[in-house]
Amino acid sequence: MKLATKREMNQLDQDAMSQYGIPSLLLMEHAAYGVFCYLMEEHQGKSVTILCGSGNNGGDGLALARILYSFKKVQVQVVLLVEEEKLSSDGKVYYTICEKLGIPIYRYLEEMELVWELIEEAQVLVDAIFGTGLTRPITGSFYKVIEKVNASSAFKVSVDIPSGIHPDTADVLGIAVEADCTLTFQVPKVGQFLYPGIAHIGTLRVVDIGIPKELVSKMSCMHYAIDEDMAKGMLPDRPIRSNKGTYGKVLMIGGQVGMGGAICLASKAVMKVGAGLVTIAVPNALALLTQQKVTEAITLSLPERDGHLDETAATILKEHMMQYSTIGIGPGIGRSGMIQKIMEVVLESDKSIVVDADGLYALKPYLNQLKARKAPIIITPHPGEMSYLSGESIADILAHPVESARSFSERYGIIVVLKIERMIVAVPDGSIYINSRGHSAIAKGGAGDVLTGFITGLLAQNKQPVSAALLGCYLHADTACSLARLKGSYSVLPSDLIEHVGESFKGLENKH
Ligand SMILES: NC(=O)C1=CN([C@@H]2O[C@H](COP(=O)(O)OP(=O)(O)OC[C@H]3O[C@@H](n4cnc5c(N)ncnc54)[C@H](O)[C@@H]3O)[C@@H](O)[C@H]2O)[C@@H](O)CC1
Ligand SMILES: [K+]
Repeated sequence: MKLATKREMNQLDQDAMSQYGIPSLLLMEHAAYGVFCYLMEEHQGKSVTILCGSGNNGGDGLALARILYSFKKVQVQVVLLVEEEKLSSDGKVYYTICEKLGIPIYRYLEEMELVWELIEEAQVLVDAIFGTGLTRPITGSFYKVIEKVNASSAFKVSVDIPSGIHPDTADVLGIAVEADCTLTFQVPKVGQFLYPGIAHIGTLRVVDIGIPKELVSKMSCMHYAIDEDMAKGMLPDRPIRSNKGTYGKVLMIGGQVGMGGAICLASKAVMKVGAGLVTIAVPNALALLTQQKVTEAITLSLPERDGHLDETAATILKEHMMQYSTIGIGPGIGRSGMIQKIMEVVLESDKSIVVDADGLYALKPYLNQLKARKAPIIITPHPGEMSYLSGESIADILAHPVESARSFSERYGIIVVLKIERMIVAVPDGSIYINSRGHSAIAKGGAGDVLTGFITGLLAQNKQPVSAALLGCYLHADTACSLARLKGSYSVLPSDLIEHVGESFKGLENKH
């Protein structure tokens, strides 16, 4: 699903007006009608208090007041937070109509005490204070109003975006409405899919305001939500006339003594998403464990020193490498200096590669060579690993995860899967994909290894590495959400994701 920035959304509105002659007033009317339909569906019989700011978001609120009053005789009142002269030109049109209809309009600047009471006692509060036009931190009277709104027990509906949330970055500018439901217009905004914005949105609904479909599909954008529709389109083919060789030969390299679980989890996950053949390359001491834990895989037992893969393992791997289509490297591999030699051999190959965990530490010295490599590389760092790779602080990465992943991906020409609450996939052409789901149930050691396995297994079957990364993220989060619904938020294990990913796959197959 496409996600719009403020600039892209403004352009879309402009194109609808200039290319199709659709007046802005008509778009506003449709926007208000969409909110009206929602209120009739979910909150019929309740009185509605609409808080209006000066821009077109406030105009939407005034248009809504007219519809509620004229069509359903709903008890509706408007709270105007600015002087009427400051309203946008479309807002003024609806203001005049509301006034002539006799809809109660309270002016915050003149009747502050009364407005506090209205907010406190409201059944449904509609937040039409600021939309995508918010340009600076909220202060003064607007701040006080939003504080009161958040303290009210009313059901809160935000028009387009909760007032105070930046539509592009999801930052809270000073303060933001904590909505129970947000009705966004035509295309969801990037800031509705990132933290801290997400925490203010409540349920998100998209309202069609009549911008022609052709314009929406032509709209150029750089941000997308990873959702069910997208995942459906990325399922690898599984023709009847096929064999295990059809679905890729994967080499998984990892493990050190005391950390054998990670590579087993990752390798099992590779098979569970449909890869044809898996070989697990581990230090000798782990060979028996991997054979017992991942029955379907082949084990390649390699020389070790002090519990880690020895650098002589690199020569053996080099001899074996030709047989495989895809390599996953990193889970549990450790940070011994010897791993760098193995990484060098892996990078010299012409295979598609997924690098995770400690593998990322071994990758760092080779970053500048990655752009020259023909076969794709996907890395799956968490913020700590990203910080080691990029030199940015973890706090900066968490504050600007999209920019952090995007700049790293562009700089080194690799696909970055940044593991935060809602995973972000950055592609070297600058595109950003944000997972539309995520669950704290799998905030546990091992969940990252499973993701690496999912992505590597899909990469072995998919021609498109971006699709493998996106589908891997979707399956991981979708399975986690389904399991959390069944088992609650505490007891889901990363290995449960492997066990149950088939259900998520099946859900996609059925709708294919
Ligand atoms: N044709 C269009 O462009 C459409 C726009 N629509 C609505 O219009 C909204 C965007 O409208 P606008 O661009 O007018 O922007 P807003 O309605 O979000 O508000 C902008 C106004 O708020 C002021 N402002 C910004 N930050 C402030 C702050 N921190 N403190 C005090 N004042 C501040 C600005 O100076 C400006 O007057 C959308 O979110 C949507 O709700 C819809 O009606 C659909 C059609
Ligand atoms: K709003």
